[in-house]
Amino acid sequence: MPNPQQARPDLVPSPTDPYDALLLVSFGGPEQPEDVVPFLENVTRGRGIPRERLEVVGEHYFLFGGRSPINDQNRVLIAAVEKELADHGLDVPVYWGNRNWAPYLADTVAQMAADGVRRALCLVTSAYSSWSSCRQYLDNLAAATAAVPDGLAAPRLDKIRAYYNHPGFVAANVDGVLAALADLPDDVRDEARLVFVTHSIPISMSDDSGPEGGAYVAQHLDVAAVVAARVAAATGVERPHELVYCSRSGAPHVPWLEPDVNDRLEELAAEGTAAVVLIPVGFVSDHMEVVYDLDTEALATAERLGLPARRAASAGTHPAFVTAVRELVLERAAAERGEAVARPALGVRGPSHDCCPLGCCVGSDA
Ligand SMILES: CC1=C(CCC(=O)O)c2cc3nc(cc4[nH]c(cc5[nH]c(cc1n2)c(C)c5CCC(=O)O)c(CCC(=O)O)c4C)C(CCC(=O)O)=C3C
Ligand SMILES: [Fe+2]
Repeated sequence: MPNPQQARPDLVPSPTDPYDALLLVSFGGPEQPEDVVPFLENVTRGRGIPRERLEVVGEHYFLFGGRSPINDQNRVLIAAVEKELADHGLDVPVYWGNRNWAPYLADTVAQMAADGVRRALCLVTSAYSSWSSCRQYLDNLAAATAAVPDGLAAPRLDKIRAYYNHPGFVAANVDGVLAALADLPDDVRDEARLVFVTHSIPISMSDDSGPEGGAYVAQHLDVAAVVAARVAAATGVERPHELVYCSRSGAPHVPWLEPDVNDRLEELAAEGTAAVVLIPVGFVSDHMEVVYDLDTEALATAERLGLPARRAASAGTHPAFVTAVRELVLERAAAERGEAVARPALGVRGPSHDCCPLGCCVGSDA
């Protein structure tokens, strides 16, 4: 076999080959009050979300000036990842496209095609498996690729594996919990319960998540156990932990994952719990669900109940998470080159697959 590197001595092989770009894929959010209603229409098109729910969620955005934190979170993540790549001599441009708001994926992928990108690796700002958090993004990427204007070659887009159990994502969450614990009053710190929080989804969607089903909840329970164990090791105190949910949507008759964080706080207060740390492990950065559902609503619930509570930081741009992004890029690139690679993963489930098999995360009923 002719080796193209030998034929072209000027071409230095790069550890990011065969990729020539990284694409950050996210949900998108409104940036000003006029954006809120059209954004919500984009999110809920064809999803059967009752009008009353949309009005309630719209108010959450208006409470924050009609601006979601998510886009700015992505801007700082991109800057941090660009610096991380450059600091390691990795020369790949980072693009950004969203499902529900500008910059839209279709526009970004068309730009990538115009720039001559042939193959890009995609980092989705969701670490878990389910239709909403994985398969729907794959569908969005396929649609964006299909919409590339005639005359341009669409780039091939590969998605980085679900990374909830990557050591860097775990380390960032552990640090968040340790800082939140340190911020609790001394007399309740050791008694604090660790309450991990993620986005509720319909139970049917949860049951259908991952290749064998049930992955969404199982992944969260796995990472919660790892984070709790590391926090115990770091503090010398074993604290009970559990998983609860926020941001239930959909029609009232459709069952979604429970308990809701607020309902659970009521129970915990009634049981005489001394304190809680709310850990937004289901969110990669401070999305509206974090700043509204947790910081505004759940912390107010805790306050009303007289239950000392702190919210742990999400991974955001924690250096361990930014490093993890670089490692995930290099891991996948090496795998695509056919090299044997280590796939670091904590917990009991092992590393997630690179390519979702048919039938993975198919259930999308809302
Ligand atoms: C699993 C999951 C994630 C995590 C994975 C990921 O990150 O993608 C996520 C993220 C997000 N969800 C977000 C916002 C919304 N989600 C909605 C509705 C829904 N979410 C669902 C699930 C998820 N959602 C589902 C099953 C629905 C019902 C409609 C449907 O079946 O598709 C609605 C409609 C109104 C409402 O009903 O709440 C809004 C406004 C934002 C932006 C926040 C910001 O602005 O910072 C983000 C990051
Ligand atoms: Fe959502």
